[in-house]
Amino acid sequence: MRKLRSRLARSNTAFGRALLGLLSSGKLDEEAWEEVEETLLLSDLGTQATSELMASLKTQVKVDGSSAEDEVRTWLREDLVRLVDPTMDRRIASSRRPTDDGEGRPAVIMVVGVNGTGKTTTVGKLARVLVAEDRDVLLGAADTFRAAAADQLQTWGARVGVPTVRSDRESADPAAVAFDAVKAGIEGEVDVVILDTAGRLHNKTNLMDELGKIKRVVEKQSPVDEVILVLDATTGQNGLRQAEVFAQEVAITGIALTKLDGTAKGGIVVAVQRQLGVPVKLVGLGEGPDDLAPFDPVAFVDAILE
Ligand SMILES: Nc1nc2c(ncn2[C@@H]2O[C@H](COP(=O)(O)OP(=O)(O)OP(=O)(O)O)[C@@H](O)[C@H]2O)c(=O)[nH]1
Repeated sequence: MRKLRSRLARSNTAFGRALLGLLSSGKLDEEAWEEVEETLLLSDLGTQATSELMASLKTQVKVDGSSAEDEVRTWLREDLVRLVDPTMDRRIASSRRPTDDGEGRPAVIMVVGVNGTGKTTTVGKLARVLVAEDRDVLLGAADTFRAAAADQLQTWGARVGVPTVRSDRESADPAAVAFDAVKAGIEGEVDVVILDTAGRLHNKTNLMDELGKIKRVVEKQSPVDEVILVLDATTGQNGLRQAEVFAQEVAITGIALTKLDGTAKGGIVVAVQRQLGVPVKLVGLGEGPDDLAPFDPVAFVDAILE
């Protein structure tokens, strides 16, 4: 998690430092509390979590009466860790699943999200993480809307050393490509199949219908174990609205929050987890192939308060 710390240091520590500075300034009058609240809201923590945190901090100040920076850091750390919720299960289904016939089958991960959020990049980086853990991975290019998308995925596959199932026909049926990819994964006895999907179609209804269809068609052969929603951390409320639309159509099991290296709005982790009731499982910390990390809530909070 050293990477998480050093990458977040650029942006989110500014938020942590501002909070620590305000809370340990020794004069917590009404104006100072307003500033604390504003800082929390600006981090995209959301109104509900902000009110909870404010109430808890005010109680601490009343009870403790102290505002030495070290003490403030201790309470703030406790409160933030509780909000980010280390009790959520953040494991990703990525090893073979048992079947009734004893043969077993690959885990199937569907990756969804609006175009430009970093979906294809996240699929590539996730494949790399899993290959490093000795998993046999296969990619499926079910984004057939944009011609270059399959090429981009295949390039990632080649870089990571895993096969990509794709169609050479433009506008091929994405559900058919997903079906073929899972079939190849079953036949090849791989550990995990990761399906990249389109983020843009002629309209939102088409896109959502398509995701539902891909899932239904894949499930004729194998359950889909994970649906990971990729969200761009820099998009704030807009990102949260996108998350809601996706969650209405497919049951999201985890969130990959990308571009956390480019924002001081780390509070969105809390807001999106609360909104969808599922954990952030992965964070994107840059454009490089190694810049995807499993999300560790305690390391995340420690990085903010460093
Ligand atoms: N800084 C930063 N950039 C990222 C991160 N993840 C992805 N990107 C960049 O975001 C841009 C979009 O990424 P893509 O993977 O093409 O996005 P997509 O969602 O698949 O988009 P479409 O293929 O158009 O649907 C690329 O330039 C990526 O390098 C991240 O964690 N941090």
